[in-house]
Amino acid sequence: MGEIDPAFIQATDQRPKLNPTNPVADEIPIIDLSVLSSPDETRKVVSEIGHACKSWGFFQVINHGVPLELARKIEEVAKTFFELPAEEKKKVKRDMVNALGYHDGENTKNVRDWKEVFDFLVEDETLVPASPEPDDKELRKLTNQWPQYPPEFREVCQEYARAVEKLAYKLLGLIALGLDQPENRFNDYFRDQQTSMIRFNHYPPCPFPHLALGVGRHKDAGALTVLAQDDVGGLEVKRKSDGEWIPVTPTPNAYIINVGDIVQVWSNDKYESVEHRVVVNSEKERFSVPFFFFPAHHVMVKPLEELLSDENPAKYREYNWGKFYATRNRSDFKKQEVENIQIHHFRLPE
Ligand SMILES: O=C(O)CCC(=O)C(=O)O
Ligand SMILES: [Fe+2]
Repeated sequence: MGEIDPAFIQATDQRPKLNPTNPVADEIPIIDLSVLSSPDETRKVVSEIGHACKSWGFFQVINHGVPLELARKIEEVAKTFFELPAEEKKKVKRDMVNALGYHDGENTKNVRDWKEVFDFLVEDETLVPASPEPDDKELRKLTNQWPQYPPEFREVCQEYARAVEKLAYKLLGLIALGLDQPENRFNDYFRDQQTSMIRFNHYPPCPFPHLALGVGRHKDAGALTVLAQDDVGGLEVKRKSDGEWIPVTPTPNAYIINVGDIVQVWSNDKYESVEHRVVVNSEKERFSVPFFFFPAHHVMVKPLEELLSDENPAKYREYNWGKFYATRNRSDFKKQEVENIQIHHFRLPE
C-alpha cells in the first residue's frame, strides 16, 4: 500500500468517519420539477425550494429537463478522458497563463485533494480581471483548452453546458420567486459575460480514505451549483442543525443543487451557502460533474435592497465578483500560508 504523501493528510478534526455507528437517514429534499407548467404546482415547488435552501442549502431535483442521453454522454467522455495516459492529459494541463484544462494538484484549505479534474468555461471566451489587485482594472480573456481525444469531447461538453445552463436559469428564477422577487430578478447578472464553469471530477480509489478527502470542506463561491454524481456516493453536507456530516445518497438521474455564497449575500443570509466535502473510498473510483453558475466579472454582489429594512439591515458590504474569483483562483492554485478569501471577510459588524 505504501506511504501516503503528507500533503494529502487532513487535520485530525477534519478526517471522515467512514463507518458511522448511526447511519443517518438521507434527509436532503428531492424536488420534482415536472409539474412546473401549472401555476399552483409552481408555487408549491417555489416553497419547497425555499424551505430546502433555508434548512439545508442543498436539494436534489428530478425531471429537470436535461436529456438523460446527454448526461450519459458527458459521463462517458469524462471517463474516457481521465483514462488517457498522463502525458496525453498533460497536453491540456492548466498553468499560470491558462487556468482552464486538466490538473491534479488542487488544494482545498491548504490540504491536497485526492482527485484529478478537467475544467472548462461555459462561454468559450470569458473576461475576468487580470489580477486580484483591487486597483488593477485590466481584464484578460480566458479560453478553453480542448483535448484531442476523445474526438467528440468538445461538442458533447458544449451541448451539455447549454442544457445545464437552461436548468440553472430555471432554478435561479425559482429561487428569486421564493425571495418574493420577479422570476428574472438575477438574470441580467449572467446574460452578458457570465463566468460559469463546468468541472469534471475524478476521484481514484484511495488506500487512505480515513486520512484524505476527495475535496476538503468548502463552500461554493458562485450563485448556484448544479451537480451530477454517479452511483458511488461520497458527497457529504454539513447539516445546519447540528454540524453533522450527512451523506447525499445518489439518486438516479437527479441533480444536486446547492446555493453558493452569492445567493447567501443576495438573500442577506436567509439562504446559507453550506459546507460540503467529498469522502473517498479504497475500492471504487467516483466521477462527478459540477456546473458552477457564476455571474459576469463586473457584477457587484450585495444584499438585495428590496429585502432590507430597519429590522433586516445589510449583513454584507458589497464586493466585486471578478476580484473575488481572481483572488480565490490565485490561492487554490498554490498552497498558501493563510486562509484564502471567504465570504465572511465581507460580513459587516452587527
Ligand atoms: O464531487 C462532488 O460531489 C462535489 C464536488 C464539489 O463540491 C466541488 O467540486 O465544488
Ligand atoms: Fe463544492
